[in-house]
Amino acid sequence: MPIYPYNQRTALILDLKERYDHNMQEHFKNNEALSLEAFRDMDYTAIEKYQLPIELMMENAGLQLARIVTRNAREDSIICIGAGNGNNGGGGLVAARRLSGWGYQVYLDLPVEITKPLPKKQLQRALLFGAKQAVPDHTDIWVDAYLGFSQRLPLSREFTKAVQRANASGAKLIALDIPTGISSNTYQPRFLADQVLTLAAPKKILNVLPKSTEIFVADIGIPREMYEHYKIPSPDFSKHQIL
Ligand SMILES: NC(=O)C1=CN([C@@H]2O[C@H](COP(=O)(O)OP(=O)(O)OC[C@H]3O[C@@H](n4cnc5c(N)ncnc54)[C@H](OP(=O)(O)O)[C@@H]3O)[C@@H](O)[C@H]2O)[C@@H](O)CC1
Ligand SMILES: [K+]
Repeated sequence: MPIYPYNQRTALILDLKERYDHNMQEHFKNNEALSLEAFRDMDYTAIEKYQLPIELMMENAGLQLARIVTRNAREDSIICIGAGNGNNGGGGLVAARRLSGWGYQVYLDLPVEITKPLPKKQLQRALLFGAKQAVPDHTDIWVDAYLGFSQRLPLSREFTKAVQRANASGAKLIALDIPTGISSNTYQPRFLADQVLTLAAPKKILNVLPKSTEIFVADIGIPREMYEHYKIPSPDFSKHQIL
């Protein structure tokens, strides 16, 4: 599928991996990635100034996540989505619903009880769409929507076990926004993502990931004006929503 390169207007079709690696390195080098604080701030501004409720942005995030999963999936792939009790988990649960709705076999790994109202609502919807709450014996694609930008380290025992199980599964590993346990401390247990689908803009913290990790940026509906405010280039999401 032809995709326009991030931060270019012309329709060059390049090798995906080469293109993303190149672009991400450029963004980090040029200091064009966002700190987590700036991203949180962007998030709150989107809610307050533009009246974009979190549920709407979560729906966009979950749809983009489901789309990147399908790029890696066969019709009969077994997909496990790990979700925590925050908005990162909520996005994962939206993806679980969308993938179930498209006919994929979707399982949910929930290391902690989902009690917060929005993730809980997303869980109920995903279950209604046919996602199963269990970890299968074999998994082809494992999604990390355990924890996002509000994670504190070290991880609790439950999340440490979850990421270790995912890492040992042999599945393709895809993280939503930022991988669970991400740190420059290599002794810190963390989700060893093959791909990261980060939301809205590249994040500085992703710079600690190995070069082999593919990083994609997903459109969640944040307007160009906001990028100008944070002095980072606005990704051209007009034709492709995953760059
Ligand atoms: N516009 C946007 O930006 C949008 C952002 N979105 C998404 O929101 C994500 C941020 O969501 P978030 O703020 O709800 O927090 P998140 O990272 O899910 O974690 C919170 C949970 O983690 C827990 N917890 C923390 N540390 C822990 C530890 N060491 N060990 C164990 N538990 C730990 C913590 O527990 P608690 O402190 O409550 O006990 C709480 O339950 C962001 O990454 C993006 O994916 C989209 O959905 C929508 C649009
Ligand atoms: K994550």
